[in-house]
Amino acid sequence: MNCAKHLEKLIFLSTLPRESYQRIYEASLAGNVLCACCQEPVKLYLGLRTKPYFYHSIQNSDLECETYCEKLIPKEKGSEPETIYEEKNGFRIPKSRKIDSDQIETETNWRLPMPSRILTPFSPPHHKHSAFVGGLPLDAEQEMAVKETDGPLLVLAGAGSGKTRVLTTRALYMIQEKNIDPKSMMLVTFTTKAAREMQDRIHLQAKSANLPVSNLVSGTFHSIFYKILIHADRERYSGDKLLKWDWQKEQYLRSSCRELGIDEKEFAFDQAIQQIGLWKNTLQTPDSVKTTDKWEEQVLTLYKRYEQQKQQNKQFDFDDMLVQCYEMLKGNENLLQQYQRRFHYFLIDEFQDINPVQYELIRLLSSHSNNLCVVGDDDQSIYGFRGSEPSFILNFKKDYPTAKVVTLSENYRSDHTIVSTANHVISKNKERLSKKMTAQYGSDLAPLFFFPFDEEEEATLILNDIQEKIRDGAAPRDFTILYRTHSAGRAVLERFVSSSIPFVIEQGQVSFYEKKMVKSLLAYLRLSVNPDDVSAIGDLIRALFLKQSVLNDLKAFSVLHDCTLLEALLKLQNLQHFQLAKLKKVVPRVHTLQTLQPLLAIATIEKELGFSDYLKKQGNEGNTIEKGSDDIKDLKVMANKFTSVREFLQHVDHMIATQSALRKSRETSTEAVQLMTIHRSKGLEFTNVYIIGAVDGSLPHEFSLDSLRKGDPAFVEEERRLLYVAMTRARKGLSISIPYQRRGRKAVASRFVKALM
Ligand SMILES: Nc1ncnc2c1ncn2[C@@H]1O[C@H](COP(=O)(O)OP(=O)(O)OP(=O)(O)O)[C@@H](O)[C@H]1O
Repeated sequence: MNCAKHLEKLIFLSTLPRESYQRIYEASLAGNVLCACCQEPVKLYLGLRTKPYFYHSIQNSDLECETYCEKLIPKEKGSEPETIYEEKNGFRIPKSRKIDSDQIETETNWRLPMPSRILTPFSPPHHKHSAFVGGLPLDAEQEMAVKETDGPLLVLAGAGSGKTRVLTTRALYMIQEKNIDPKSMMLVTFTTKAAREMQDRIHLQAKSANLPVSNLVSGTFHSIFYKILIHADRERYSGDKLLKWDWQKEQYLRSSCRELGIDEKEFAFDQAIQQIGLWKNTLQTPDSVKTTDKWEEQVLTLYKRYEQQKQQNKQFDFDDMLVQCYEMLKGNENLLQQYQRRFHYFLIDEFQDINPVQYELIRLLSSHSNNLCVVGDDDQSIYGFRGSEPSFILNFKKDYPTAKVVTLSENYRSDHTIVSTANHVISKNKERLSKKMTAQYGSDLAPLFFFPFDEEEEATLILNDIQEKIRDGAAPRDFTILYRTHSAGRAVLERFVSSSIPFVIEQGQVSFYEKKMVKSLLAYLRLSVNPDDVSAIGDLIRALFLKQSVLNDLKAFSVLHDCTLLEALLKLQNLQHFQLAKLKKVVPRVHTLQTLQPLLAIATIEKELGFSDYLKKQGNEGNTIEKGSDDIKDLKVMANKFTSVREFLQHVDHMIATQSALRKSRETSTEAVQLMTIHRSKGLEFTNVYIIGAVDGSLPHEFSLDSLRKGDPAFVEEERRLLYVAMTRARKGLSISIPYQRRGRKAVASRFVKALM
């Protein structure tokens, strides 16, 4: 049915503004949308299979009601609008068109999903596979990569080409066929997860071949090189001296800021920590860094002080595990030789993501034996922002002229339609080693583009699509949703929290509502509802540029003057003139916020109460992937769904509680839908993948477009690789979402996929 009743009014899908679909959908879930004919509750179908329509959720009287609705519909879209004629010189000519909002074709009209356009025909491959050590079959190229054990070797492994299988089989082959002592082999991976997976697979394969592998050294760069440091100086590198958390680093930087007269309140510490890490991983000492702007100059001063403080307190951080190990080996010939005698064979996974300190460490250790096998895919290099350099893989042949190169181009993971679409996307990158993946099987199921109105509707469409597929027999574990940044996954997460579908989300990140800027803004709203909210007043103090120490004064004044914590702000003494003036403006206004619609209340906080200024003063926002100002835009998208501040805050609190419970539960169910960032999905594979937010500004991320405008295409190329990584995670189903709006503004389809539609 195309019409229904909501709040006593008839609504027609042909005239319903596109932005209202989500609202009507939610109202229909709550039972507040009725059939125009029988007055029973109806629901709005919002999914990917067909156009939206109303349907009866209980009884099955759709046909009769549908006929009734048909008669009510004023005019369907697509039919000719009414034309008004006038007489001129004896002729009857059209005068004007009657402008009915339902007859204006806007881009916001419902658009059915469409399959990817560029597809090459599929021709089934004819490979001979031979079973190898550990029993897993290998194709000819994989076999070559396994058997080339001596000398430098670059294995260029396209996505899904069996890189892990090659690495594990190669290790076992070396032990069994070449009698190489497992103790002399070092197998390095990038993440703990990959290390664990590698170890599990090796043990599994080794078990069936009855091979001893317990002495094989395998792990992440950090775990392996930290062990070397501990071995050299157990006391100096004991665990209690490790600066584990960013807040510990921030404390050091803050104290230096105070000493150096840098305004703490306006300094972006998280970015400074990231910048220092980047310098360290690219082996730039405080004396060798060349700064490019004032902000970097400040960070460099802090970097110097940070290193001094750490040294004075005999501490070290994660980056030191590699930097100091490198310095130690480089400065101690005996020790270096000792390790060179121990390790003869090096296998490095994900070589495209190696950074300078890691590269130099491996180069140093392997220079003696020259048996360095690196495996990677330049098209999957996605950690440039953390200092990794795809140039190491691109230039491997230059650094190791005798190196052999084996290219694994058979993709065993994905359907042909996914492979050919991904090939097309990545082929537009300029900085890459030319290669093309070939799929092993084909189907008619092309990758799908779909067009939600905004982030909220995007989440609804995905959830409903998954629900339908589960009803058709799929399991929750068959689905994964990938997003560019954590905040881009907010709406999807919220939709899953309110659904009964089991899901897991990568652990460890700060919840959206606990992000600094979001928390500060919410503090205004919280205080408008409860002017004695202690935690909110703490957050507000920061946003008003007052010292945290005034919190105690406020508590005392509120008792003394028998007033709320919020009102106590007006009793503060020894304030500057401008501070007092500001408080006089802010305090009474905060009281009134709860009477406004949440979206309007947020706009008032931003503009009238000076929050936008506070945001701007938070330092150099330009470097960040997740900016505070973007978080506020996301908050507004969500706030738009609510009509009262109280209701909005209740939702926020519910989300905070659920997400904190999720984090604590640490459950990693294998029977659940997975939600994760694209970065986190690297190396994994899933049956069906949804990629959300494929619009310019999100994927490619805005910061990369900024760099492009300044003439540097490198980051946009990295963003394209990110999309490529995301696409190639899918085995069978790939759905890419192109919302019409993002963060409340019109968006355009990602430049990476435009040609495919
Ligand atoms: N020769 C082969 N025959 C059949 N299946 C294979 C073969 N080699 C690999 N596979 C399968 O292909 C899939 C992809 O393999 P794997 O995960 O090792 O790829 P990868 O190269 O590490 O991928 P990516 O780099 O995209 O993460 C796995 O399911 C694996 O079991």
